[in-house]
Amino acid sequence: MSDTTARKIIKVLMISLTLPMKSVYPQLLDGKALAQRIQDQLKAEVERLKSTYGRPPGLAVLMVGDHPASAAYVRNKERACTKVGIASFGQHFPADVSQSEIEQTIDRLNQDPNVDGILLQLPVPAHLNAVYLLHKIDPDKDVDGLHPLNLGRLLRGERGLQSCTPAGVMRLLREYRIDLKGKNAVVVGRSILVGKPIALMLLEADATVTIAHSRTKNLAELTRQADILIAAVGRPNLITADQVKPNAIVIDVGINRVIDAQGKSRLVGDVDFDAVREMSQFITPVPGGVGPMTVTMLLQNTVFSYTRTHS
Ligand SMILES: Nc1nc2c(c(=O)[nH]1)N[C@@H](CN(C=O)c1ccc(C(=O)N[C@@H](CCC(=O)O)C(=O)O)cc1)CN2
Ligand SMILES: [Mg+2]
Repeated sequence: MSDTTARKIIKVLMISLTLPMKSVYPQLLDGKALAQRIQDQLKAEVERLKSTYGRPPGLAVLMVGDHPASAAYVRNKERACTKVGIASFGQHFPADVSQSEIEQTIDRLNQDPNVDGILLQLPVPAHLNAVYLLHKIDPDKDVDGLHPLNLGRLLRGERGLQSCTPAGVMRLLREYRIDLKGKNAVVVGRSILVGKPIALMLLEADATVTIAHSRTKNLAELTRQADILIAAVGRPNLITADQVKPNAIVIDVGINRVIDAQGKSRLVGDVDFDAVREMSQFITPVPGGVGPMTVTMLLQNTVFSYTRTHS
């Protein structure tokens, strides 16, 4: 048998072995496992920084009111800080706190040399001007990447602090060596926290990007053309299997608490996971996909902000 014939036979065998595997068992983009690995690395880095410079990196999470989901996210963030050795300077305000009291706290934290990162947990009660509060945070301590200067840097493709959820998505795509060059990426959702920044990041990675939103006509027509589909709306089952291109890469940023058929509370994304996983190439689960990466990117941004002031 010639070399060429042998190579052809091997190729046919490989294709017949991998094709059914791919469609029945799409690969999960395991954010939980990757987040754990990055946190282990950050822990070692934080120890080194602490012994070199005499203090750990510090993060201040500001939370207003008692929204149960927000309280759980803040607890997650503080727990993750403790795990990697970052000091927490969080502050919890009552729901009726005044705008000026939070502004004064931000001013104080901006000046505090032990604090490298400041974030305002969103949403805040309606009587507060969240945009103005975000503007108040020192851009060098803006570990959520929501200050106009950091968003402007992102727009220009400059290095800077970047929003945690989109940065986490990009890190996941990189980890699984997903090539974005020239690929059609469709982002469903246009929030400042996820939709807009992720679109800019994908563009920077040479993808061809479309942003869809609640007013988009013929959404399914667009999503069916997506090699990379990002769902970031916050609506359970928004993306169904008939809206997804076979072998697409599906990133589910949604976090929705629903009551299942057994009457149990359950966390789901924006994607009909069971149906879509059958025909996608890669998909993120909820929970265990993008969520854990969000918290990990926050820790990474805090360490980045610390190292910038010590270099
Ligand atoms: N200032 C900010 N506010 C909000 C952000 C943000 O990035 N900055 N994002 C969301 C909430 N969020 C972080 O704040 C967040 C949500 C979910 C997770 C997460 O780890 N989810 C887990 C499941 C957790 C569970 O069981 O409830 C997962 O998906 O596996 C982390 C962070 C809105 N506000
Ligand atoms: Mg998740």
